[in-house]
Amino acid sequence: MPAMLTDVFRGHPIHLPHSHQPDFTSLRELPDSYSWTPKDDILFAAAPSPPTAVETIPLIDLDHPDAANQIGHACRTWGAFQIANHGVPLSLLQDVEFLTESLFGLPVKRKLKAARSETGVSGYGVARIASFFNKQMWSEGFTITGSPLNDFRKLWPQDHLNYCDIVEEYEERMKKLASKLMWLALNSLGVTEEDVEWARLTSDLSWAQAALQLNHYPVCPEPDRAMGLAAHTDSTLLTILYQNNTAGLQVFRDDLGWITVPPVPGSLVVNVGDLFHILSNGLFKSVLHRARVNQTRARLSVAFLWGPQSDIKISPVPKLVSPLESPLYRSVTWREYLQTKATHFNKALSMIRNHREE
Ligand SMILES: C=C1C[C@]23C[C@H]1CC[C@H]2[C@@]12CCC[C@@](C)(C(=O)O1)[C@H]2[C@@H]3C(=O)O
Ligand SMILES: O=C(O)CCC(=O)C(=O)O
Ligand SMILES: [Fe+2]
Repeated sequence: MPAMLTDVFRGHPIHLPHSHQPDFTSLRELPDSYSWTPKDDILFAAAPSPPTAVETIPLIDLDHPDAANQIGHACRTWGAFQIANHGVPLSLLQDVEFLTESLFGLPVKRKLKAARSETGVSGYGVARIASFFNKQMWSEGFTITGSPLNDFRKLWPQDHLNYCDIVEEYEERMKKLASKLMWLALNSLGVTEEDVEWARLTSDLSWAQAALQLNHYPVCPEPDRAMGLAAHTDSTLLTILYQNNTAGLQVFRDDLGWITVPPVPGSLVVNVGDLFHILSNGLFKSVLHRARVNQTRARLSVAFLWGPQSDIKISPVPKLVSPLESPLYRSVTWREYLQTKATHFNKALSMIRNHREE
């Protein structure tokens, strides 16, 4: 039995007030506990981009002969890009959106039957990073890892099997897409399968695993003061994100501030996560991102958070480390990294950084 994500937080309980979640629909005013200021998140007010900002992450056509280089370039500059012609059927994206919409549309009492436990990964609740902030986020989430059967049975006593099929098919497609993207990006650096033995593309991909995070951002009475999902990087190799046709995702660039990622129907957003940053010896940027909310339309997103089996040691590819220097990071498993992140949040990367002798 391969090491699974399901038990990574066993020794790292979080205490979050799931059951105090307000009924978002009934609020006319933003409660103080949901009102963010720069002191709650230092980047809260950093240079918000106008909605029509000329620059945003590139949209890459996977059928383009130069796709690998474009992906490599996007990973080095933005740490994010969108993809078209990715091969995932539109009908499957619609099915997943429909599933997400019906899940969050269930009565709160029903959703709480599948509440995430304090030491668990799967289930309904606020995002795990909520414990690092004083203010609450204007969103609800549902995390799936391993089979969704048990949780889905609680949510939909009648037709959970249909929903399980959708998740299974989506994860299957995403898994293949994610490994293809990872290898396009690595190939652009001259890295081949001999350089990263554990991640062979030719195998059945059983070295990988994933979690699916469904997010719902309800309509918000005062969106400028609220935060849908606070700024974070993903602890993954790559994350593939589907967003419905409502803008809200923003990525951070040191030189530009927060940049909105406009929804492009049928396309998917790809984020470089912390593990890919480590593997690439810092060449690829794990992108800081967040989700804002709005006053007129509810927003949905589905993140496929993808990484290696929990006990595989990830370290910078030797080819990417210059001969006179030591690797930027020491080796770390996904399990160790998630546990470090669960305690130290945005300090996690620097904690596994090798300190160079000057
Ligand atoms: C496999 C993962 C990745 C997790 C933890 C665990 C399960 C849930 C993921 C998320 C999903 C929402 C944002 C995030 C920041 C969060 O709070 O929970 C993610 C986190 C991470 O990327 O660190
Ligand atoms: O909703 C979004 O656009 C972002 C979601 C996200 O960052 C996540 O689930 O990790
Ligand atoms: Fe994220």
